[in-house]
Formats: sequence, C-alpha cells, structure tokens
Amino acid sequence: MRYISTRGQAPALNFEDVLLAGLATDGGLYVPENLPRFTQEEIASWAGLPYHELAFRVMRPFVTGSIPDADFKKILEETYGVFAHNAVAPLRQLNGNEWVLELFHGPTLAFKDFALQLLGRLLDYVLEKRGERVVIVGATSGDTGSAAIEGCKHCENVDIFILHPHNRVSEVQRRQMTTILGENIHNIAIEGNFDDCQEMVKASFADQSFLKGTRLVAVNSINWARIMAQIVYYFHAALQLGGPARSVSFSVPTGNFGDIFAGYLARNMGLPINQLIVATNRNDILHRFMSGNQYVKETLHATLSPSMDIMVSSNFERLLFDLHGRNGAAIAGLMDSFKQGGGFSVEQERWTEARKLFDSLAVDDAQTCETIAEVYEQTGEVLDPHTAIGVKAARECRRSLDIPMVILGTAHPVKFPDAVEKAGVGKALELPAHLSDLFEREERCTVLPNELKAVQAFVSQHGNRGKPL
Ligand SMILES: Cc1ncc(COP(=O)(O)O)c(C=O)c1O
Ligand SMILES: N[C@@H](CCOP(=O)(O)O)C(=O)O
Repeated sequence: MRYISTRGQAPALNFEDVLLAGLATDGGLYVPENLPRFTQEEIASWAGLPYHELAFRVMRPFVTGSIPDADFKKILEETYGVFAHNAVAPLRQLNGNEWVLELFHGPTLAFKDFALQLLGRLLDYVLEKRGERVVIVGATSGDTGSAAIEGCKHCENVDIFILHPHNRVSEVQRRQMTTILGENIHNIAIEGNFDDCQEMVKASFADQSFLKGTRLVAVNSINWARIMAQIVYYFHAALQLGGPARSVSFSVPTGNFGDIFAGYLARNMGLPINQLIVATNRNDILHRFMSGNQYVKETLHATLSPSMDIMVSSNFERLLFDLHGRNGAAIAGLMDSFKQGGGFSVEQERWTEARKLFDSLAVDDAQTCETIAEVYEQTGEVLDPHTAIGVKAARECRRSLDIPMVILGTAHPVKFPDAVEKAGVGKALELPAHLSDLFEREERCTVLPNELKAVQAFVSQHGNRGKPL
C-alpha cells in the first residue's frame, strides 16, 4: 500500500513511513493511493468475529508490505485486550432502532483509545526495529492528549509533548494528562485555544530545525494510522445490526472531521452506509459548509462539549481532495486561500456531491443539555455532551426509521460532570477503579504563552527524556 499527499507535491510513502511522517512535506495529509474495497460476501463472513480479528481484516490492506500478518495480529490482540468491555465497542439501544456505539471503554474513556492504543504499539514495533528515537508533539482539546500519553507512556523511544488550551479542557481531562508522570511525558498548557495548539503542531512539521535531527511524529488525526483504526468500528457496528445485507446510518459528533471521515472511508470500502451525519457544536464550520457551501473561520467559542471546540478541521482536507478528483494543486490553492483569507466555497457540483454524502446539524449548549436530560428520562442512560450532540443530530436529520441509526458514543459522561449537572441529571457518576484516585494525584504541567518559539524551545530543552536534544 502506498500513500500520497493531498497537496500532490510530497513523495509517496509506505505504511511504516506514513506512520512516522505526520504532515507531508508539502503541508498536505497522507491518504491511501488506492482504497481497498471488500465484497459484500467478504464483509458478511466477518460477522461474529472478536473485535481484534475484525480489526485485522479491515486494516490488513493498509499495512501490507510494512508489517507481517503474524506481528500485526499480535499487536491488535494486545491493543484491544486492554479495553474494559468484552465487546470492546458495545452497542446500547436507546429507542426502537436507535443505538449508541459505546467507544469509551478504553483506558482514557474516549474513542481516541481505539487508535492511540494501537499507535503506541505500532511506534514501539517500528522504532525498535529501526533503532530510532522520536519526539511527538500533539495538540488536544482534551481527549487525544490523555489517550496519546496513555498509549505512548511505556514507549522506550518516544518523548511526548501534549499542548492543551489552558483552562479550556474539563478537570477530569486535564488530570488524566497531567497526573501521568514520567521523564518522557510533558504537558503544556497554552494560553490560547485548540486551533492555536493545532497550528503550532502543524508549523513544527514545516520547520523541524528545533529538533536537531530527531524525527517529529504526530498523534493527532493528521496521522493516517489514527483514521485507519477508526474505520474498524463502523464495520463492527454494522455487522451487529444486520449489515452488510442491511444498510445502517451513523451520526458522528465532529470537530476535526477524523471520526466521520473514517465512516466515509468505511462506506467507500464497501460497507453499506445510508446516512452519515456531521454533528457539530456551536463551533459549526463543518455544518456551515455542508448546509451552505461556506468554509469560513469564525471566532472559536468555549462550549459544554470542549473536545469539539475546533474551527480549523484538519481532516476536511482529505474530503476536499476526493471532492476535487484528487487534484493536489487544487487543494493546495484552497488551503492557501483559507490561510490567507479565512475561508472559501467550492464549485457547485462539488458541494452538491458533498451534500449527497453527508447530512449535518449544529447543536448549541442548551440543546445539548436538553438532549442529555431527554435521554436520561427516556432510558436512564447518561450521555456525555459530545454524544448528546450526535443524538440530537440523529433525531433531527434522520430520513428513515427502518434503517438502524447508530450514534457514536465518543466519550464517557464522567469526563464532563459540568454538562451532566447543567442538564439536571441527578445521578452520581463514578470514575472507574483505575482512575478512582485521580483527584488526589500529583499534577505536572507547564503553562506557556501562545507562541511557537516558546513551545519549540521547551521541546528542544526537554526532548531527550527531560534533557536537551
Ligand atoms: C469526545 C469527542 N467527541 C467527538 C470528537 C470529534 O472527533 P473528530 O475530531 O474526529 O471529528 C472529539 C475530538 O475531536 C472528542 O474528543
Ligand atoms: N477532540 C480532539 C482534538 C484533536 O483531534 P484529533 O482527533 O485530530 O487528535 C481532542 O480531544 O484532543
């Protein structure tokens, strides 16, 4: 399998190199040159497989040529063996034909564990083979950070720096990151928002001189391996609901467009998916594009669903690449005008195509709380605010009650007690046993100004197990 950049100028890479590449050298994102496509018979034959075995079948074409089957199987068995639920990603029924796919049974209680538990193991495998050390710089609005730290904390050859927006993640999210102490783990609170953090990560790929020759690796969904792992649970959910003989719809709480892009790929790989619903919070650039062909930056607002407080949505570029017939020059032009002027529209026929692929809705904080309360009253289930946005969008945008609707349950509600309380849900939520002393643990974190130079200087001072690079 070869991977190409969405901007058309960077060299094509194999899986091992794409895993270690982060952003392409032309500033683009890597995508498979040819997407594998499975037959309906093949997909049907996977019904009932344990999660790790299904993961092997779905992801195998992406790693072919880089990781031998036996090694990949072992890595996947270990990865999904750490999840707290036997089904790994169980489906919970809300209403007649409405389901939540619970993606929060991993160690950090959010869907990010599906990819980041795998990424840590893949990095270990590849870096040990190469005898190489790397530095990770990642941006988080709350969930990627802890999942990446948890996934990489034991990696011998990795130093990890996670930037989060100061005071804009929940306390549980912050503590999940800052209480993991290790000489290779560095938490940085940036006096800015998530977009600022993400921009610093991308800028660091463009000029890596501060790393003095050490390679920079990404844990955000700009890294193809993240998207690859997130494709699997679309197959897993659909197979449990009668797929592929029957099609299934998905509503996906969306910020960086990674999770829903994985669903789009699952559909292109042969999984019959009826609707794919883009569910955003008040930071609704993706909904404004889907509903009105305006991809235009606005002020980023803090909401009750902080993990989706994102305006510059990385993976949207991967969709644009497909919508533009995989023309890298066209994407480079669009991204340039976005950077310069803060927005663009696409030609009418490309936008019409996007409308056929996705439905969308923006949900504000009041509606988020109403939905948490409504679902609690109907079912006794407490939703986290991100999942609630998915439920609201599913209920508003659904076209057929006969087709199962799956909402991605992206995080556990215990991570967001403020939203749950604001929704008026009286039920006490308890942290699981492995996090029960989270509020007593020592925290370690450095607050830095919203300046690239300050961050890069910090990384180069501490990037070698706490010592200078
Ligand atoms: C809990 C939660 N839900 C939804 C999202 C949105 O996912 P994506 O950025 O892949 O669109 C995120 C993070 O981005 C998240 O942490
Ligand atoms: N919601 C994310 C933001 C980063 O997105 P990613 O999927 O590109 O890592 C978070 O919680 O950090």
